Amino acid sequence: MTALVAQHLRKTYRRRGRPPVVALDDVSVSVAPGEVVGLLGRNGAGKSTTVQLLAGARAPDSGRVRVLGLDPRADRRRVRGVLGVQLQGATLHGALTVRELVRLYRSFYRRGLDPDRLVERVGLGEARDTRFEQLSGGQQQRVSVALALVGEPRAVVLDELTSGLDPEARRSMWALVEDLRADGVTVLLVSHHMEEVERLCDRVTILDAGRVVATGTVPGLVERAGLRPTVTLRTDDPAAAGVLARLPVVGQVDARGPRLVVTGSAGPAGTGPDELLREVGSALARVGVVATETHLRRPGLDDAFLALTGSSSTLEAP
Ligand SMILES: Nc1ncnc2c1ncn2[C@@H]1O[C@H](COP(=O)(O)OP(=O)(O)OP(=O)(O)O)[C@@H](O)[C@H]1O
Repeated sequence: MTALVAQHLRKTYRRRGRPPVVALDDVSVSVAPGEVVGLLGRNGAGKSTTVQLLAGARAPDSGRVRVLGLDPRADRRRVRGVLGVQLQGATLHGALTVRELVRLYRSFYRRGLDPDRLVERVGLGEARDTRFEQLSGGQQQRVSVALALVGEPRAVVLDELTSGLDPEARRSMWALVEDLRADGVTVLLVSHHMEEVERLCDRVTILDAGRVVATGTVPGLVERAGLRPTVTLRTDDPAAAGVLARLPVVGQVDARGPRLVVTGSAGPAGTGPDELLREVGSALARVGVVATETHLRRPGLDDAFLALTGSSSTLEAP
C-alpha cells in the first residue's frame, strides 16, 4: 500500500467577479511507506493546494486522495490520528506558551511523544515558557513542526519546514527528518530549498503551474533533463583539446580563454561526474599535458529544476 496518494487531482478556485484559477490540473503524487518525497515548485505552482487536499482541508474538483488507505475527508478523525501536518505560517493560540501548546496537542491523541522532550528536540527548550505570540518567526515555525509530530504520526507533511530558520536551526530540522526516516515515518516535504530536498528526499516531484513536470530521484531528474557534468581546467598545451575530444566519455570540449570546458558524453546512461574527472586526468597524464585549476561541476537538482520548468524565471523564496 502507498502511504500517501494523490491521483489526477484537479482543483479550481472560484473568485467572485474574477476568472477562476486552475491551481491543480491532473496532479498525481505518491509516497511509499517510509519514503521521503520532496514536492518542489515555484510560488503559485500548486504545492500548498496539494497539501490541503492531502490533509482533507479542501476537496478536489476531481481525483482521489488516500492517506494510509483512508479518505481524508470521509475519515477525517482517523486521518488526524495518523497524519501530522505542519502548515506554512500556521496561526495558533497566541496566549499559550510553547509547552502549553505542545501539551494541549498531545492531549488530542491517545498515544504520542513526550511534550517536554519534543520541545527540547525542536530547539525550543529555552523558549518553553514563552507565549506563542512572543516567539520569533523561526521559533513559531518550530512550534508548528512539534505540533505536527507530537501525536507520533505514521505520515507527515512538512510545508516549508525550514523557511525563515537560521542555518543551525535548519540543520537541526534536517536531523529531525533523518530521525523520522530512521523510524520509518513517511514524509512529504514541500520545499523551495534545493539543498534540503537533495539531501533529504528519496524522490522528488516537480510541480509547475499546476502540473507535474517530472517525478524521480535526483540523478534520474538530472538525466531526464539531459544535464551532463563538466570539468573545467587550465592548460597552455595546444594538444590538450584534441586529446580530450577523442575520449569516449567526452561529448564536447570548448575553449574559453585559457580554460577548457570538457562536457561528459550523452547517451542512455551518460558519463558520471567521477568517471569524467578520472578519465580526463588519466588521458592528460598519459600524454604529459599539465593542467591546473581543475574543477568538476556536477549537475544537481537546481539545474534539473530550471531545465525541466524552463529557466526564464528563477526559483523565488516564499
Ligand atoms: N484560496 C484561494 N483562492 C484563489 N486562488 C488561490 C487560493 N489559494 C491558492 N490560489 C491560487 O492557486 C494557485 C496555486 O497556489 P498554491 O498556494 O497552491 O501554490 P504554492 O505552490 O503553494 O505557492 P507558494 O510557494 O507561494 O506557497 C496560485 O495561482 C494561487 O494564486
